[in-house]
This record gives sequence, structure tokens and C-alpha cells, in this order.
Amino acid sequence: MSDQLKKGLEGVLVAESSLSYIDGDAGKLVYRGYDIEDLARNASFEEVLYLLWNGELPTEEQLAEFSDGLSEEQAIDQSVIDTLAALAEADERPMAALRTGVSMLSATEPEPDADPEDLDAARRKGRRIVAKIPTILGAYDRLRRGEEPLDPDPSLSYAGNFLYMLTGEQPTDVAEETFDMALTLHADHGLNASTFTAMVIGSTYADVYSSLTGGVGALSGPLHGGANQDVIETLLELDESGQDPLEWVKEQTEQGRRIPGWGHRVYNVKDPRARILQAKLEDLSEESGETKWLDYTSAIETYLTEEKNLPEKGIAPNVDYYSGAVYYQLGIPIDMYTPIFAMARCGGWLAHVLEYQEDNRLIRPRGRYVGAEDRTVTPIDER
Ligand SMILES: CC(=O)SCCNC(=O)CCNC(=O)[C@H](O)C(C)(C)COP(=O)(O)OP(=O)(O)OC[C@H]1O[C@@H](n2cnc3c(N)ncnc32)[C@H](O)[C@@H]1OP(=O)(O)O
Ligand SMILES: O=C([O-])CC(=O)C(=O)O
Repeated sequence: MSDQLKKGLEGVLVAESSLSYIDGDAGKLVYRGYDIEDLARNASFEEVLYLLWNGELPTEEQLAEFSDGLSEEQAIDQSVIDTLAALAEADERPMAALRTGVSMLSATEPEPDADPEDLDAARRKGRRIVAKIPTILGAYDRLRRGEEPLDPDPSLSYAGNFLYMLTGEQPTDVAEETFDMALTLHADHGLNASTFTAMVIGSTYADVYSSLTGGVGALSGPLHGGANQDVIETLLELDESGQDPLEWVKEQTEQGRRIPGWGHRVYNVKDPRARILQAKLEDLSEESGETKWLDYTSAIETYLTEEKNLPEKGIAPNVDYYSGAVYYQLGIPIDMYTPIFAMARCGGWLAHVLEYQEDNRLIRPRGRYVGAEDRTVTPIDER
């Protein structure tokens, strides 16, 4: 047994997976053998979910059946809507409302007594959760704005239906395509912190609701998915300052501030998802004529690259750096960015939990004890 301490489990190999592969030096991400750019441009999010869950891209017939199956599971029970209304009244953050909402879905689960080792039942439960997350998020955003939640529209794609339930309007083709691509880019990423959290929970054979609720919790932190909201808040702060972007970022970094959306445990170069989202932001900015967010992200990138030489140290833009500006251009409320990440990643969490459970072993590492020894209890009145 090795006594070498690996803080943050950096580089520790804990499982085999055929789901996604990351080459951190080449800036490459692959789902089941397909390059992420190829999938983002040529497959819908539903096709990517099918791929992650079944190992192959679907035929047209398989996709139609799969998408219908998802659509049939989209509705959420009134009890969940009532709870979301109470959370909205309490001004809860959407990511916390999502965590509660996902957990609460188990109360109306049609197969509550399925054997925890029955992976087909777990897959069906997980699919129900993935289907319902857009409905939870759409309902929550509307409730907090004093509007009635909308019923899902089964004729729309997963991405289109979410945008519809959020805004009450049929999404434009550009919005739907952009959002669909963003979901694909966020669907899976090896053993990141939230996926590993879901796997740890799944390794005890706790039910899939617990695994996916845990995934939402882990993703919410600013070192992980929470960074996409921090990025746009940083850009808004820069905007409000009225300063020249280069001057602003110089001042901020000289004060020791870490710019969110930069740095990654695995990538030593620019994240391929950031490259794709940057190109998308360029397209959207050109189409809308609003180039401010692109100008800001570019100026910060130029400064951190040319003046601070961060890429030379292996610190480069990650997926969260450009997603926020893309969502901002689509008019999505900024505190929904991390919940949207969870919506996309839930399919990846499920795939990893089920893959791990196929050859399950309880995940239980150890810590080195460095505390006091051989003490005896002094009675409380003598302490
Ligand atoms: C979807 C995702 O989860 S992607 C990541 C989203 N999170 C962020 O964007 C938050 C900002 N980034 C970070 O905090 C980190 O880069 C993390 C948490 C993502 C990765 O963390 P780790 O692998 O543990 O790296 P760690 O925090 O130890 O940093 C290593 C070195 O890079 C530096 N560094 C890391 N990120 C940044 C950054 N954003 N800006 C400046 N320097 C940075 C650290 O200061 C450290 O330098 P040092 O060795 O000279 O002290
Ligand atoms: O892999 C990671 O550590 C973080 C990340 O980029 C993701 O989860 O998408």
C-alpha cells in the first residue's frame, strides 16, 4: 500500500472508463471515440446522450424512439412545483433549487422499490431525472419572476424545449442550435469532481437520485461548474468599471486576483470546448452587432497570455471562460448558467455511475492520521 499522499487525488487512477478521453497536452476531448468538435457540430444533444448511454450513435429510428421516451418523462409533479414556488419565495439560488428539485423527484418515482443492483431500473430512473431537469429549471425561473410554469412541448428538441419553458417563446434556430451545442460540450468530462462524487455515492449502491443530487452539489462550487457564473460576473464588473479592459485586468491581477475560467487540473493548454465556444461567441457577436463581451474576453486573454505568460505555465481558458458570454448573448439569466451545466452533465454522471456499477467496488480511500495520540478524557467539570 503506497503511503504517498496525492492531494486532491491529482493523477490518481481510480477506474477504467470507455466514456470520455482527455488529452490535456494536446487539448483534445473525445466521447466514445468521437472528437468533441465533430459531435458538437454534427450531432444533437439527444444523439450524444444516446451515445454516452448506449455506446453507439443512434439510427434515425432509434433516435426517434429515444427522444419520444425522454419527452414522455418531462412533466414534473405539482408537489415539486409547489416546493419550487416556496424556494422561489425564499429567493433560493437556482442551483440550490435544482439540487432540492432533483432530490425531490424520487418521491414520485414509479419504481421506488427496484433492487439497487438492478442497473436497468437505475438507467430508467436516471433517464427520468435527465428528462425532468429542464422542466424544473424552466419552472423555477418563471416562478421567481411571478409567472406560471409552462408545460413541456414534446414537439421540441431537448435544447429547444428548455429555452421555450424559460422564455415562453419558440426559440430561434440560432438560439436552439447554439444551446444544443453547448449542452453537448458539457455532457461529459472524465472523472471530474462532480462525476467522481456521483460515482462515490453510486459505489455504495445508494439510489441514482442520491448520486445525481450529489453531482449537482459538487458542480455548484466556484472551482468547478460555478465558475461560468463567476466569469460573466467578472465581465460585468469590468463593464461597470468603465475602464479600458487591458488596464482593468492588469490592475486586478496585480492585486492577486485569480481570473475565473482559467486553469484546469487536466488541460495544460486551451480547453477544446473553450475554442469551440469562442468561435460561437464570435459568430453571435457578428450577427447581433454586440461585440462587447467578445472584446472583453479577448482583451483579458491577450493580457494573461502575452503579459502574464499563463499558457506557458499550463494555465489557459477552460470551458467556463466562454460559455457565460455565449449564454449572455442568448439572454439567459446569469444564475442559470451553472444549472444549465448540471442539466447537460447529468447524462454524463448517469453514464459513469452505471458504468462503474457494472463492476462495482465500494470507493473508500484512506487519510493519513496526523492528530494527537494516547489522550485520556478529563471529566468535564475538571477541564
Ligand atoms: C468545468 C470546470 O470545472 S473547469 C474549472 C473551473 N474553475 C475555474 O475556472 C476557477 C479558476 N481556476 C482554478 O481555481 C484552478 O485552475 C482549478 C481549480 C480549476 C484547478 O486547480 P488545480 O489543478 O488544483 O490547480 P491549483 O489551484 O493547484 O493551481 C496550480 C497553479 O496554477 C495557478 N492557477 C490556477 N488557476 C489559475 C487562475 N485561474 N489564474 C491564475 N493562476 C491560476 C495557481 O496559482 C497555481 O500556481 P502556483 O503553483 O504558482 O501556486
Ligand atoms: O474535468 C474537470 O476537472 C472539470 C471540467 O472541465 C469539467 O467537468 O467539464
